[in-house]
Amino acid sequence: MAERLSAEARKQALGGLPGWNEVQGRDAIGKTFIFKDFNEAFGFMTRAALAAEKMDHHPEWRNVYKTVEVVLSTHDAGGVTALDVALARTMNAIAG
Ligand SMILES: C[C@H](O)[C@H](O)[C@H]1CNC2=NC(N)=NC(=O)C2=N1
Repeated sequence: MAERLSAEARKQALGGLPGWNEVQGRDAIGKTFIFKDFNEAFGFMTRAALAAEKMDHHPEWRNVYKTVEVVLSTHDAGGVTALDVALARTMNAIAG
């Protein structure tokens, strides 16, 4: 199983992940993606969902119109692991 990252390692990983921040009050990282319209937002979610399923690592997320709020945490580990960092990087690549 993936291990929780130390606060130090988490900060370092966030340095290479534009737009991603620590979530206040829990061990998780988050990003708010804002697209041109709903079509772009849902297209992103569709591609990200397929990538997440392939990785067997799934996001917590909420969509309102063209905004997608994403929170990543490894539930099995109770915090942020390398799996969250990998999914965050994949989501950034998908969003372009
Ligand atoms: C059995 C299955 O591999 C696990 O439940 C996976 C599925 N997706 C997951 N996604 C996330 N974000 N955290 C997990 O701990 C997790 N566990």
